[in-house]
Amino acid sequence: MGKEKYDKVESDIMTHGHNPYDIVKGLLKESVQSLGFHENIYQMLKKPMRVFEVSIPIRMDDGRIESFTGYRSQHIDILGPTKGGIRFHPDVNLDEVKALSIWMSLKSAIIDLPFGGGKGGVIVDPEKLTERELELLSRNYIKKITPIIGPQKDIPAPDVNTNPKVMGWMTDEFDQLRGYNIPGMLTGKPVVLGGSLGRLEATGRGVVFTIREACRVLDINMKEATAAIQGFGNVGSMTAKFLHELGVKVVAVTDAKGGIYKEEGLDIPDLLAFTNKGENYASKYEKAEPITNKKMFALPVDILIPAAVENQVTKENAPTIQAKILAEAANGPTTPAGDQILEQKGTFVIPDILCNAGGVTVSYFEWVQNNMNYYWKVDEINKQLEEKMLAGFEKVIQMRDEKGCRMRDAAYMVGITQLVKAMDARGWIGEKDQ
Ligand SMILES: NC(=O)C1=CN([C@@H]2O[C@H](COP(=O)(O)OP(=O)(O)OC[C@H]3O[C@@H](n4cnc5c(N)ncnc54)[C@H](O)[C@@H]3O)[C@@H](O)[C@H]2O)C=CC1
Ligand SMILES: O=C(O)CCC(=O)C(=O)O
Repeated sequence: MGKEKYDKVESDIMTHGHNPYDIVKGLLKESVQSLGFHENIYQMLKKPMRVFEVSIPIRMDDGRIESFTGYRSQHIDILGPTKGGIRFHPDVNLDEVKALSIWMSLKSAIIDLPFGGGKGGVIVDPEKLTERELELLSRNYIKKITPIIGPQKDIPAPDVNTNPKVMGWMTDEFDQLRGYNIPGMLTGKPVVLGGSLGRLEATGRGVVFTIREACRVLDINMKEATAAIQGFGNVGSMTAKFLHELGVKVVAVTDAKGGIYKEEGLDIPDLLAFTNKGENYASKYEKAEPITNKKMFALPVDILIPAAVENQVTKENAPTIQAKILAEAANGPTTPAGDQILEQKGTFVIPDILCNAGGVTVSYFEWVQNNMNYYWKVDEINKQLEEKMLAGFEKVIQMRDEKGCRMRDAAYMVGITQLVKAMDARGWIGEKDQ
């Protein structure tokens, strides 16, 4: 394909596409150009260095054998071992996993972590599995990807529909295969197995640090601010908790089944106690009115937080968004067309690769503690998380001001610049590429 045609295809994708891999490639290409680097840099970054597809046959409780498909994508390992979560979801696909691994590389580079990007996923609806089937799937997935993972190679962690319990099974499987305990092979583990204090809360805590900084930039008083959150899993619920602690009125939360709304603000500690009792879905909480995801996006709030899955802010609902800040707690929640509309409206977007970087940051601390076999107090972890998140935010704001660009482009440029420095130091590229 000629270069002109190729550019046209990518520009069409940027306007209309919903494929996360196409979207991330388009954004990488634009940022490489804005930095004045040669297209060679884009060629170096656009494809994961390794993708692995596995079949995972499981004996189901009814005696049938069902064969699940799993993936692991490793984007680039020039800054350190690749690192990133494992997702269990029916919509998992190879392009999504590839995109998620590229976002991990950029995220770690912005926060200055010694990691590259990785991501894994299994095509499955975990709600349809029994506990025994879920455990078998978790163990067999890790067994299948064992040849390409390890504490100095690629370090998995939780993502959508995986949690410390799943990480515990996976850790055990890996330890049994190797014949000794290797806690640094995976993060987000139960604390008793070498998990870090503060990891469960880390992504939401980091999201709220970036929201606090955005409020400072926009001169918004958090004690008078309102927020709405899409997704009430690990990230959404912890974001709600920390916003509430800072005095922000969280008026709505939604999940895959629906949502709840209260104009005076939800009682977040009570809602968390309700969901912690084993009620997975915040939408079952009866002390608030029901609300749809669609209506939640259009609420007159100051801060809107997509904390669920990709492609939620689109050209259809972006025009209805009234929030001053869109904090992307989820990975890839905004389509390029949605993004363009937000830009025209002047919405302050905290891009995913900055906003949700708190998770991998505390995963890094977990890995460091595992490697030292010495464990820190939670205050130390939270303090270092705050420092890293603020430094990342500051770098992105500086790039935005220097280039006069959107926060998203600035975040990509900060990440790419760090990766280019490493490629240069390794002799992979020369002066003419930069
Ligand atoms: N867990 C972590 O440490 C990190 C997670 N993330 C990202 O944050 C997002 C959420 O992840 P987790 O909270 O870990 O997952 P989770 O599985 O704990 O929760 C996901 C939540 O999203 C809801 N949801 C799913 N599809 C939805 C839809 N179409 N509409 C409304 N709600 C929907 C679910 O009902 C659930 O409440 C994902 O994009 C993930 O990649 C990013 C950084 C780290
Ligand atoms: O904790 C980690 O290593 C990765 C978290 C993750 O998957 C993400 O940031 O999207």
